[in-house]
Order: sequence, then C-alpha cells, then structure tokens
Amino acid sequence: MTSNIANFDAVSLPVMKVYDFPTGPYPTRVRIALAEKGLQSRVEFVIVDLYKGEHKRPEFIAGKNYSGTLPVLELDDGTCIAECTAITEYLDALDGVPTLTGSTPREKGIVHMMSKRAELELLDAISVYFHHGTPGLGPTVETYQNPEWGFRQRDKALRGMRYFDAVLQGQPYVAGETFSMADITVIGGLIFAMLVELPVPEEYEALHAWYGRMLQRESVRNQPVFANP
Ligand SMILES: N[C@@H](CCC(=O)N[C@@H](CS)C(=O)NCC(=O)O)C(=O)O
Repeated sequence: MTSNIANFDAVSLPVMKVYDFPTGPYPTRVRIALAEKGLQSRVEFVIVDLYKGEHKRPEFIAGKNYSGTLPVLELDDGTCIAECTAITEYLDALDGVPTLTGSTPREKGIVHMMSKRAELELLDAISVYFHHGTPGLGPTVETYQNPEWGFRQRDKALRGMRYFDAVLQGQPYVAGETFSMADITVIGGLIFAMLVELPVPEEYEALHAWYGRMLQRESVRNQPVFANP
C-alpha cells in the first residue's frame, strides 16, 4: 500500500476540530489515525464528557452528531463528520501518506471488510456489553439496560477474538501485509476489552503477539487511555 501523492504539506491544512473523550475506545481510533498520519497538530481537541452525558445534549445531537456519539470531526467550514470509518477515510483522502484505507480497489475492499468485521464481531459487541452488562456510563446516561443482551454480546466478542486470532495466524496485519484502519479497529476493540476487564484468552497467541507489536507503535502506545484508563 504505497501512496502516489508525495508532496503533502500538513501545515497548510486548516485546523480541524475533533469532539473527543481522550480515553474512549472509538475516539482513540481517530487519535491513532491522526498520529499515524502526523496530523495531530492540525486538530483542536474539544472534550465532551461522556459520563456527564454531554454527547446526548440536544445542542450536540442537533449541531454535531445525530447519533449522539464520539468522535466527531468538524471541518473549518462547519461540516461535521461522525463515524470513525468515515473520519479515517476523510483523513486518508487528504494525502494518502501512509495509506490506512487501502490504495487499490482490492485493498480498499479488504480493509473495509475487515474493519467492519472488527466492529461487528468485537468493538461494537464490547460496547453493547459495556452499556448493558455493566454500569456503563452511569444511571444518568444509561436510561435503558438489558443485561441479557449485554452478556450475549460479551460472548460474541470472545468469539470475535478467536476469529481475529485465526486471521493473525496467517498474516501479519488484520487486512493482510500492511498496517491499516482494520488494525486500528481491532486495537479499539482490545482497548475496550481492557476497560471492561474482558481479557483476551491466553491461548489466542497470534492475537496477543500482534497486539504486542501494535503497542510498540508510537501512534498507539502514546494514547491517553494507556496512561489513564
Ligand atoms: N459507530 C460509531 C460509534 C461511536 C461510539 O459508540 N462512541 C462512544 C465513545 S467511546 C460513545 O460515544 N458512546 C456513548 C454512548 O453510546 O452513549 C463510530 O464508529 O464512531
């Protein structure tokens, strides 16, 4: 996955805003993408307190993200882009250095398939477990909880870990031979697993080894969630 755009100058980019909760697994995905691409200095981070329910306030829903979730990228013209995948695509399209979402049609297809799979089978499942099977963000925010659904999703996430272990037995990165958005999504899943104290079973050695390598990347190891989970 090499870029064909070599003369990108990040300093010439207008400053963007990211509505953020620094230790949140999903915002961390965007923080990692920004770090990989060397774009952190072009972003003003605006903290939205999830535990106070600031992401559910009418002005945030109406003005920033209808879904009431973080992160949200706001461009200098006021356009708001939510959803980690969409934000990563936007950042990648600015320059393509390094490419996180694939260069060729085949690479793009595989990166998106594996990233979506990481959401469905791991990250989103753990998120449901967090919101339904644990106290989640607390009683002010969690106005409806269905523990049975939460525990089913926890078990789904464990099956997801087994799947990604099998994938990583055969290739160095989640989408193949190169680090990509799909790796970042699985990293988000394992961060969420850490936060909800759902350990990766020891026998998933390939997943453990891959995660060890991911934690050595500067873009990953410097994330606030590891300093202050
Ligand atoms: N599909 C969204 C999910 C975002 C998400 O769930 N973010 C978490 C932050 S870690 C959130 O805002 N949770 C608050 C809630 O669901 O009330 C994405 O990819 O950005």
